[in-house]
Amino acid sequence: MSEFSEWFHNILEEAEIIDTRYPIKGMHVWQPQGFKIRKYALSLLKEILDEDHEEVLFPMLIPEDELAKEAIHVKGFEEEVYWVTHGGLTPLNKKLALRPTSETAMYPMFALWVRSHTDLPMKFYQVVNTFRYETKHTRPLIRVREITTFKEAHTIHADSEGASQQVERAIEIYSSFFDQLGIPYVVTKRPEWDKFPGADYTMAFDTLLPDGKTLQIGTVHNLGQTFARTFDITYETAEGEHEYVYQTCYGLSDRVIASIIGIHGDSSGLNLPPAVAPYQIVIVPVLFKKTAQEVLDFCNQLKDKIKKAGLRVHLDDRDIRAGKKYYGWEMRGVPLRLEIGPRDIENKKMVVVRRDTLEKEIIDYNEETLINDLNNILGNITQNLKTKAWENFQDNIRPAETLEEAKNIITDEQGIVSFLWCGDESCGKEIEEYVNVDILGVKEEATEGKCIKCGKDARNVALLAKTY
Ligand SMILES: Nc1ncnc2c1ncn2[C@@H]1O[C@H](COS(=O)(=O)NC(=O)[C@@H](N)CS)[C@@H](O)[C@H]1O
Ligand SMILES: [Mg+2]
Ligand SMILES: [Zn+2]
Repeated sequence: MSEFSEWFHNILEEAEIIDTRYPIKGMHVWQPQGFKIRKYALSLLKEILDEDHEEVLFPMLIPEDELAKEAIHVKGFEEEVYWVTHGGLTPLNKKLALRPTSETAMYPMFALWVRSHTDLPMKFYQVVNTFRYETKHTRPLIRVREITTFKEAHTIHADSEGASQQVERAIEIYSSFFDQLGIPYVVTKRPEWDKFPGADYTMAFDTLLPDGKTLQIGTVHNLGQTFARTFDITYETAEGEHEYVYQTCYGLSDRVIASIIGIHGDSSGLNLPPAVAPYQIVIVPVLFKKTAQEVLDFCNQLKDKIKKAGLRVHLDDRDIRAGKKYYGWEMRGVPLRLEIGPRDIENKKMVVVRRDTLEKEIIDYNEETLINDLNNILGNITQNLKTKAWENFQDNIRPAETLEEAKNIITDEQGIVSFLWCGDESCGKEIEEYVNVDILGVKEEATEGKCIKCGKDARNVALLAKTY
């Protein structure tokens, strides 16, 4: 959809997800519908993290000298940091940064918290707003200046194996989270020149939006001992020695909500996985003069029964045309609509309309199996949304044997191109130059074949794409 950007902005407004009229560029207001989707998505994520992470909350402001301690890190962020310079009318003697991410807020405290090897590993996360003065084109939920839903995890380990195992664990956590949302992704190791400032290496999750551009929806960084040395985070070993710790951090943001909306959405509007839908079921009674009260009574009982079963259900008994109701709930992406008229009650039938396929189906209304039947359909919708998204994603990963081919794929189809690469930075830069898009990173080792650019033995299978 070349007009994806217009579709995206329209649906954010029409479905009342966020209000972009707030008078600061790149900072927006979560409206009730959007806030609920965000809340349900976060509860899925927290359920996974709370297995073996502790949730914490650090101050938003970071003293200038702490931020500056890690030279590479601060270099990477110096153009993006917002500063607080005054307390009221009084100039502060020390500028305070609004956290762009929280390494330099947390790690001075980690130096105080970590004492012995028995304290390790430590795994923390927080869900906070962070601030980045993005100079590239800002876009709601995709590239914002206040990242309102920044989940950042920070872990501390006694040795490098611990850290590298945690990187793998974080990749599992993100995969499971995105799988529950039906968001497809590819994981690559970012090139040296595009890793997180201060990290040894960065693993990134990229998905694909309908306009053929990839979106980085999560990153996992192995920080090695770099920050430990800078912030003097050491622990006493069993032998009484002092060792620097090894660390990882991994983050995701509002981009997850952008992906749910952009990937599952269609020309009728939002198309929400039941797990994050503010309403999972909407009941629309078919009202005629004579039988209206009987139908309403039946629908109210039905709503109570569904609600008691823990599903988020709404009875739309407004006195407006049914068609207007259907349009509105489809636009808001409600996964399942039940249409109940006097004859359905008589025949013990129920009309169900799935949002994912927009198909109408008449099913038996069976008191005993009703909740089970509804949950089965909702489960089916979840699975169908995920399958369709993955099929479309995989259809848009194309191999290129030559640079020319790579360039043509990007020009004609966009999407993701896979190619053989020697892994040399200079060669990689020339490839980006020629195809005029970014190398996402390395997907896997290559066992044979020649580099697409220089003809040397290929070391890995790499991906490139036009990115947000
Ligand atoms: N301006 C932005 N708007 C929305 N999301 C963003 C923005 N900048 C980064 N993100 C998201 O935030 C994730 C984590 O950001 S990051 O810089 O890669 N990594 C960190 O900040 C590390 N401290 C891990 S928590 C990115 O993968 C990306 O999905
Ligand atoms: Mg950035
Ligand atoms: Zn090469």
